[in-house]
Amino acid sequence: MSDDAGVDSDITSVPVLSDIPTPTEATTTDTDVDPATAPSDVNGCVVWHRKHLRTADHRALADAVADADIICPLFVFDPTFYDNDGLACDARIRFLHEAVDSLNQLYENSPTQSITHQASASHDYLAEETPVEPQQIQSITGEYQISADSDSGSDSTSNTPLNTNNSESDTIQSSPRASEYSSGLTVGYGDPVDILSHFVDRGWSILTMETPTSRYGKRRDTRAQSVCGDALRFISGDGLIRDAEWSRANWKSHITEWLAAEQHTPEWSGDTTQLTIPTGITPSVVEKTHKINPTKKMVPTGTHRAATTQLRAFVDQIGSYPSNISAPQDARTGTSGLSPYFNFGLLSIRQVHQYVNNNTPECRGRRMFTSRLIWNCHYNQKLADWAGWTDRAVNPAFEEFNADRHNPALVDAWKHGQTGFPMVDASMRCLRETGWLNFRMRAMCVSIFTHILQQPWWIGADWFHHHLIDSDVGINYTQWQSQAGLIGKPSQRVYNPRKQVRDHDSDGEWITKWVPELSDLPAQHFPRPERTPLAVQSECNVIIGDDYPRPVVDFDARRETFWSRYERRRPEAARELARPEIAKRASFSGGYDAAQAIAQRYAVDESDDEADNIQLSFSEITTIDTDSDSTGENTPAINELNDTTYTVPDSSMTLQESVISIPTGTGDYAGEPSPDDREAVSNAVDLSTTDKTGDSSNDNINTDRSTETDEQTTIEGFM
Ligand SMILES: Cc1cc2nc3c(=O)[nH]c(=O)nc-3n(C[C@H](O)[C@H](O)[C@H](O)COP(=O)(O)OP(=O)(O)OC[C@H]3O[C@@H](n4cnc5c(N)ncnc54)[C@H](O)[C@@H]3O)c2cc1C
Repeated sequence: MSDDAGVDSDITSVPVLSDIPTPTEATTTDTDVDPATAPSDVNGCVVWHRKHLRTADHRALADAVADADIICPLFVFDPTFYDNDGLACDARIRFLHEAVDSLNQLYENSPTQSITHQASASHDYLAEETPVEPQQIQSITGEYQISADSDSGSDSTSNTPLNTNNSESDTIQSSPRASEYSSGLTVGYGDPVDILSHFVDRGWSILTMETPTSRYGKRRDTRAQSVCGDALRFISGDGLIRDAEWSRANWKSHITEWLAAEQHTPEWSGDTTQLTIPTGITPSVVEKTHKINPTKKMVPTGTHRAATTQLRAFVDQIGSYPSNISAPQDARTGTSGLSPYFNFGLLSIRQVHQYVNNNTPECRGRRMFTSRLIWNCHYNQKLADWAGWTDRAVNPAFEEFNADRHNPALVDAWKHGQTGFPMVDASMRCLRETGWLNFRMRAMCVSIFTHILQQPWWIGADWFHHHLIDSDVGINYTQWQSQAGLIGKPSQRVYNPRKQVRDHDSDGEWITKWVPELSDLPAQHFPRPERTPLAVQSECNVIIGDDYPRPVVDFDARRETFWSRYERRRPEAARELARPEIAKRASFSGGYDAAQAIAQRYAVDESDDEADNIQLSFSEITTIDTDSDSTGENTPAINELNDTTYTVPDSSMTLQESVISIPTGTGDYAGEPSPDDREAVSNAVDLSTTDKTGDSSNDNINTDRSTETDEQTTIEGFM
């Protein structure tokens, strides 16, 4: 690891958080006072940071500062998120670690009285010869120090919200990574529930921001609540509706008001006291222990300074945002690039919403951008409404869709950018190498995976989740299900990667950046390299089938198969949406009414023998395409000739075997055994051993539903 020079210890040789002082002990500075007889009504509050790694617009922190006598900001490194148990690539872990370092600096600079509880026994611990398991808790004796002058003159504005008048007020200086946190964050390592319960046992209460979560995170939060009881409070401070029978009643006006409302700003005063318990655990130590070694390139830096710099640079070019959104090479610098900062909460959606509204002229770019900030909330609301998005199809009619078609070779071709569709391959390689793609390319890759390769959606969603630096469970999985068509909306689109080349990379700049083996092929052949005349292939020395794969499936035939299979399930899907339980899960912005409208229109009576044969016309499908782009771009793809040659990878597995081996999407089998960047980047699959038997799953239904639209644009369009 390049940036941990000088850090000799790892987690097997430093103390973990233990021997926590009671709030009274922590505030008893007079050495003559016996802590045992000191007043016991000191109100101490731990602010447990998980994802909201900031100090501005942070409701839990603001409440703690307002109500407690002493606060203890805490972050816990949970080993579950590392090694083979974890689902994040090393680059995302590094981003998180940078953010924790940066948060520590914010707290070091907060205008508070700072108390340090010294872990004085750490050196004994270091002297131990036997390696100690990370979970082992060491008992240490503490001594307390108060630095009277620590009301932080150095950067007293560092905890203010983003200044909406565009002055330099909120950034912190980045500095070398700390070897120990001594006056900022308290950092633990281990099961967060254990550590929280130690604090509770010592008389602390705990506040944390509620975060939509699923799988392990959901179980952890439930466990923490049951172990800590009333001492732990999850606070909703992100604008999402919780604990309501129908979260979507008046959701739009609620979220609009919330975004405009005053931020949750901690009202620091000279009286605020902040406790830090140095534990020797820092991101550098964790990285060393878990051998974190990111290989991705072009990854943003996870600091608050970088976040605000990025925001300000984007605001200067917001006018050109609409024209930069679709083409992947333009989007790389033309969209905000803020998604990882939102995901880990270095900036809140509301901070950015207000900053942009206050610092840019009213224009289309501003409207489009701020509506996307609402999409962030919209998709996260879906996960808050139903935690099952990561594991099950939201509409039961599509449960296990494509499971019987699982073909590991096709999955590998997609993951490693070897499908023979240049736009898809460039995107998948870019994802693996940089951890980012623009919306359109993400959606296209989902469509190819689920509609054309016809593979189980959760494998692809987990792959995205692993590689995306910005992977937000609340958006990634809900978007996957939405793009795959598992909600049962009448609007469904299948992206045509050839059209994407013509529309967004006609000169091949993007494709050749990520698929360099096509560099010498004339650009007019990029939509369909396999159709390049043999003479041209020889002349430019790019032989399709040798240097670059032929399409692994027949796109047009697969598209027809998809529509046919999909429409057979649609009436049932519509009927499911009539059930309140399913409508709640789907969490349409229009609430139950929207779900019922679909049900009434598309749920054909089950007793109708013809029901399964009904196919809607193209115009019917697009009539209530609530996700369509404001440009009205709902254009059928250009009518293209059928493929004459195509290949299907040879899977030596029988169907039965491959179904049994489908990764479950959770736990150890989550999509992939949590591949590390190092393997992922170097591990391009070899598809040279393909057979040429054709696609046996072609049902030959003759329909034309090759819709090509952009994403939804207005909040009214949410579904
Ligand atoms: C299959 C799929 C998976 C996705 N997974 C994620 C994810 O894990 N995390 C994530 O932040 N975005 C995700 N998106 C949405 C979108 O692609 C990214 O938000 C965007 O590309 C991030 O770049 P940006 O910050 O420059 O976006 P900008 O265009 O600058 O948008 C600003 C912000 O608005 C929000 N936003 C933009 N588009 C969307 C959208 N379609 N849905 C919800 N919020 C949106 C994001 O918070 C984004 O940072 C996904 C989209 C698809 C199709």
